[in-house]
Amino acid sequence: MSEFKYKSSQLHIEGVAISTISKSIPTPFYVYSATMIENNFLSLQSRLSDLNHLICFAVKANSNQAVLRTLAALGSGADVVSLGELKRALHAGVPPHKVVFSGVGKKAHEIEYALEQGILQFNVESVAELHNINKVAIKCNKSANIAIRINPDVAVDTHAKITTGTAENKFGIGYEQALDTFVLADNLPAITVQGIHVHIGSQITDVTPFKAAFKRVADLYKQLNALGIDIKVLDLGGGLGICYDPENDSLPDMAEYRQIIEDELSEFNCQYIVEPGRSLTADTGCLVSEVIYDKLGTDRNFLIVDAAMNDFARPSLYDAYHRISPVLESTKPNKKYDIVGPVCESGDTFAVARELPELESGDLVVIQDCGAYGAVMSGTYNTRPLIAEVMVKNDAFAVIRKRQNLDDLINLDQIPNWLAS
Ligand SMILES: Cc1ncc(COP(=O)(O)O)c(C=O)c1O
Ligand SMILES: N[C@@H](CCCC[NH3+])C(=O)O
Repeated sequence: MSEFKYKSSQLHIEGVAISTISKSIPTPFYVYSATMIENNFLSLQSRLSDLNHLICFAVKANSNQAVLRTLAALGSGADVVSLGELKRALHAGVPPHKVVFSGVGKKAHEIEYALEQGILQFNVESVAELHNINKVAIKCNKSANIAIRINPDVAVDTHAKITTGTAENKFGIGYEQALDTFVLADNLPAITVQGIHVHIGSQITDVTPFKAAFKRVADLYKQLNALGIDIKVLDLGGGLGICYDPENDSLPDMAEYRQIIEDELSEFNCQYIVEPGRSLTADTGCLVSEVIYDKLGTDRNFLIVDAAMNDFARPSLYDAYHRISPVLESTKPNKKYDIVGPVCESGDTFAVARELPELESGDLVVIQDCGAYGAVMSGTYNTRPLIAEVMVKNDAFAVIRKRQNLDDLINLDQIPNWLAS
């Protein structure tokens, strides 16, 4: 968190005061620290340094071109789940041979485009998808490199909506069916089997479930090896969490994570892929918002801010905790506030009964740790345009996505000429 600090009573990101940015960019907006993104990447890279590894950033966490370019420049690959994400990654400079394509519903045109670009591998999630990739590859006169994503049926201690590795989740192929699926894949004419993929969930802070999952990968590797199916790549997914709430959360033990990989998988001479999203960008960004009104009641005090659930969905979707801080350091007495947005839903709430120094109309606050699953999950509910994104590096800042023009948003609709005039 070292890049977010109060200096002269003003909250800074790197060398730039947030209030300086807000003078030229209307709130709400996201702001990211390029240096923190770089540091997060380099720290993971050094943790894995003596393993033959490739970090494929999970583009779903933050797909801004400037963020992707920052990571690509350090050598990052990309884990994508749609044609759009694939195009974004390539456009930002990620080479195709560092791209893995995950996701349960890849369509033929997406597969075709990825094949033509020459991506590193498709992470296959079902038998039906396997046949479809084979069909498209035959049509394109190519061979598709694939890994099969297994569902190891391992539970993790995270929000139910972001656990992915248990039998009830839609992801991957059940462990019991995995061997047969690999054999099937190996016999398809336009498929080259190269890897095993596993991803058990997101915001994982206790790394022990990785051990059970990787054990299953190791067992499968051995069975495949005995059948002469050559596995060169072990894609271990993402999922490492961050500390959103210093009073209640801990950071994952990265030494232990690394040791689990070593203990369970190092006997195989494979390339390891990891697909971190949140752990590379979440703590590098915040959402800056202005207090529109305070509304002091007998039961509750509300702070109505100009960001809302359409801009940042995590609190309303997952009841996620995010720290909220005033931009101007304050010595005023604390008050308990419900911090809410202007959208017409009671779920449009960023925090309940949060203690903050007294704030009033015009004051700025930041919602912290919004650099992953923030802007990417925003929408235009209540006809609110998508907000700007800003990047800071040292003493410089730049808009890296312009706020959506409200008129453009309205003009997307068309009124058919057969409607009553
Ligand atoms: C296949 C896959 N890889 C990587 C990720 C990134 O996860 P995280 O942001 O938790 O690192 C996800 C999201 O859960 C995923 O589904
Ligand atoms: N959107 C989720 C993470 C999803 C991970 C992708 N499988 C979050 O904000 O926590």
